Amino acid sequence: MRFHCLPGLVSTSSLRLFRDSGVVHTYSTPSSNNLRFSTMSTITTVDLSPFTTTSTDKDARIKSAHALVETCHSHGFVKIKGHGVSKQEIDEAFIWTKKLFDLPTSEKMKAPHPASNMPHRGYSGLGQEKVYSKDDVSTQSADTGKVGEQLRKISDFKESYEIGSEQDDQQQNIWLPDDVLLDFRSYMTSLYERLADVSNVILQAIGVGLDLDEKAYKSLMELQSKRHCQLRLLHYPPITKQKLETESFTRLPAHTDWGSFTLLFQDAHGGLELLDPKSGDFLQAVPEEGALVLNIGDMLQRFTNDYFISALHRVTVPSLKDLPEDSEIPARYSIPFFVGPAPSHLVATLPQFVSGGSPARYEPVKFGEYGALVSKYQYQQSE
Ligand SMILES: O=C(O)CCC(=O)C(=O)O
Ligand SMILES: [Fe+2]
Repeated sequence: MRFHCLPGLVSTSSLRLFRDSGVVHTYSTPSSNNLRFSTMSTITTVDLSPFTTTSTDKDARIKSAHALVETCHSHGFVKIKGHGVSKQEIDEAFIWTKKLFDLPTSEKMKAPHPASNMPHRGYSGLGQEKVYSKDDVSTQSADTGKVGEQLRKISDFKESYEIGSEQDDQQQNIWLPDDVLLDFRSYMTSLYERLADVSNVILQAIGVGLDLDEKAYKSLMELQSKRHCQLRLLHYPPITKQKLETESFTRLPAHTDWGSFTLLFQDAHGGLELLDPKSGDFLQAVPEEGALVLNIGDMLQRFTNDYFISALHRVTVPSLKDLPEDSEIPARYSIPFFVGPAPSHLVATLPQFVSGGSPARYEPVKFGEYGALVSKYQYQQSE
């Protein structure tokens, strides 16, 4: 079991997990598989088309929902096809993402993410945001007390742009002026709405798969507030072998997401790996055309009293020995969509997941307070 507690109260087994994954640019990934498009997959794929087409086949829906829940229970993550987002829509989202990151930095900085972690909106340049695991904070603070500084000794080699709902009452979007990238705002607003709808259907499927009664189903559905999700555009620039040899950085260190669950679209270059709690190995999320990766977040873990485990995941680069001299790791783009409840929502474990053999492990927690605590050091000036 991992992460039963907020930062600062960490179990020994979870510390071990982070230390195992903490060697940053020497993560070993088998051969150069993760640089090529491949249909090979080590992660179970579930087809949700019975939920996203006009099919009225009840048995097919139940089968698909059970497969979804069973896979999330066993691994904490799953690949999904038949989710309803077409290849054309996915391609378009990546075209916009690339258009954004292709802009000169001075233009992107016209929508700057603030120096602190709230609002978590707008553009963050290379190394500005630092992702970390809860265990890392605990280890660092025990060492020095200078958490933010320590975390930044190895920076994340990525740039990102965060977008929320236009109806979010807590955090306002930070948009580029229209003359910098015409129609970016309207396109991203519609993509946000589209992914909020898709994730709502996925949550419904989870409810069906868990065989919840009406009251429990209602509580589950509250783990998504359509006004409080987050769309994130990510660009990991190319890295030369020489740079890898001489500098310390990572693409994205191992961490869990603190919402209910995350949907992730990635390009063909790979690098995303998720920890399989059964084997203790990181599995590569080999890119598969049209498929998305769902990973469980901390809120669903707490809601289900560990029936679903929040997946530890990271984005790696190939190990140096696999790279020819003078080579370059190509750029990577990804688009996560984080699903979560309203910040004021109190997330409590569903009674049906608590029994004599499985006692309650979590205190109820307000989502907004939890998020503020675990994201405290993401931006340098938060300390
Ligand atoms: O880029 C990826 O594949 C993963 C992104 C991610 O895990 C995150 O932004 O939390
Ligand atoms: Fe993540």
